[in-house]
Amino acid sequence: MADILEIQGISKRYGAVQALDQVSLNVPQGSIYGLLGPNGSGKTTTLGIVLDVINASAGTFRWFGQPLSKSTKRRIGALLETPNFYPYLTGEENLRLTAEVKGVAPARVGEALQTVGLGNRRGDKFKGYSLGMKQRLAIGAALLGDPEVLVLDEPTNGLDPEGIAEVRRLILHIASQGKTIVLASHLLDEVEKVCTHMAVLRNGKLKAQGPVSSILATNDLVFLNGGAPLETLLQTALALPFVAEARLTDQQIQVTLQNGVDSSELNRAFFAQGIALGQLVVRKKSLESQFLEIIKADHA
Ligand SMILES: Nc1ncnc2c1ncn2[C@@H]1O[C@H](COP(=O)(O)OP(=O)(O)OP(=O)(O)O)[C@@H](O)[C@H]1O
Repeated sequence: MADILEIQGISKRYGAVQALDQVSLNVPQGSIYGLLGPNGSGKTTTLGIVLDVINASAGTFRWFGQPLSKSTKRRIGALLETPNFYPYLTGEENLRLTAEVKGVAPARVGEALQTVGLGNRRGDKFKGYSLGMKQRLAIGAALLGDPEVLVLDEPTNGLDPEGIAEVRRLILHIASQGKTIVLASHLLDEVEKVCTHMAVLRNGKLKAQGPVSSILATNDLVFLNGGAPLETLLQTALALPFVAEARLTDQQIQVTLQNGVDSSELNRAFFAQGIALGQLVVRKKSLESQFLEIIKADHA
């Protein structure tokens, strides 16, 4: 997969605040790329810089392998702030006005409304829309120019659970049409559910980036004892090919399995070597604990 956006060493300082500190990341074409971080970590600043509404203090970025220009801008649709729609106009009338301002052919309005699932509500006044529908219309406005990339800042912020579900479904739908999506979110759960790739920002520093499946590993922790002396259990575990890590902790052996390996395999492997384990307890690593580990790390 080619990279649709490459960011190299971007920094941004606001007076005494270092909002971004040498952030480098690559967004693969066709990905749903989540910029994850707590409030104030630099997500909006990153999006603002690559959309040319904020000037970086240092660093460079390239869209589609080129510097940002009028023609590359046309290939990008963005929703950084909620647009001001007219409450007494219909969804369609609002998008027609937006299309006029953007210089987009009015024919695109119908297509955008269909994509965001508002085709059959196009004639209803904006003020009667649910929160999710309002946000979908805003995404429709960003799609008017039929961009290859859609950039969204906290797309589910302030929505009710139904609206959140609608917008997440829409993001997946848009991505399934071949568009790349870059979104900022402070919700780990959202990034895990929606994104294929992610970057973790904290205090303006990049803590991790890559495919979601490699960053939020699903490997479990397993605690063993009984059946043989602890040292024998430890050596047996360390010799198994699917064990990522094993160590002695608190009168038991703590084992980390490689991704996708089930703890029953561990039991079977010990049994095959004549050890009937006295106890095998599996503890799932929560997403939150993994996230805390990532943001506590000193380097990416
Ligand atoms: N115009 C500005 N002037 C001064 N400081 C700013 C400005 N914009 C952002 N900052 C500071 O830069 C840091 C990063 O802010 P940014 O908005 O990029 O973070 P964020 O991760 O998007 O958070 P949020 O979700 O709260 O917007 C914060 O400490 C913020 O207070």
